Amino acid sequence: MLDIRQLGKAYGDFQALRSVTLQAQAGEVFGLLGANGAGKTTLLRTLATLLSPTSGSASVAGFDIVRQAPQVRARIGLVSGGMGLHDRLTGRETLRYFASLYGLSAEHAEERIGVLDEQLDLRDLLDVRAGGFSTGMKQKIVVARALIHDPPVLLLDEAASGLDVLARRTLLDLVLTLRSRERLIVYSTHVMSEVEELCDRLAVISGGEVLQVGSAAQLVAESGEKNLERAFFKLLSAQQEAARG
Ligand SMILES: Nc1ncnc2c1ncn2[C@@H]1O[C@H](COP(=O)(O)OP(=O)(O)OP(=O)(O)O)[C@@H](O)[C@H]1O
Repeated sequence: MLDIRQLGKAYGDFQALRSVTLQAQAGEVFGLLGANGAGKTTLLRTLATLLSPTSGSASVAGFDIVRQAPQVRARIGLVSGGMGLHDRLTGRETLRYFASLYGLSAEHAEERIGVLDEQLDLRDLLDVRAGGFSTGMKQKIVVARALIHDPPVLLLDEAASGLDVLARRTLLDLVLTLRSRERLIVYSTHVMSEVEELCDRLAVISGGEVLQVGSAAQLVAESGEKNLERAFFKLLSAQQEAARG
């Protein structure tokens, strides 16, 4: 479902991703765990075909991110960074608009809005203009928008940040529901508890490099530390020491 081979991305002289190789399957929540500036957003936006890789290759849902970008875009939902909601559109209008961009019939769009309303509890948002939404309400519509075409792959970039405890719970439960329906969810975060609860496997990323891949339990066991946070710091410290030579 996701096959990344020696993927690199440079911004000018700055190498933001260095030879990233990862594979993930349908029915899996795959975590990208990294501190600020690790390269998580760059990786997700490259997979989403918004950025061009400068080396290596990747395929998403069986399609190459460079040569088959339209096919990739049709099969992913992305939540990353700025929300880009039109203040004057209601939640329902936003969802209908994106459904039409994805080529859904009006009938199919209404059916999907109904499903997403159940999964994300959109009741209070569907008929209200986005200009009046709180951050959490906006994020719910942004997540619903990413799922309107029922994509097999969902790319979530720090999607729970800024959400209150209820909205966060709804989002995490939705991720688990999507996993049970054989979707692949790539979940980037720096929050250890989210990784521990959600992710079947994760990649620890730092300085654009994958330092380790495995389940949270494997990473903790291999590090000899008592929890994921300590295991994470140990990996980062080892990388920094190696860089110092
Ligand atoms: N357009 C750009 N031009 C130059 N450098 C960039 C650009 N975008 C990101 N970078 C740099 O690339 C590195 C990786 O950034 P990226 O946003 O992918 O990291 P991240 O892990 O998502 O971090 P955060 O959690 O802060 O979003 C950082 O050092 C960042 O400053």
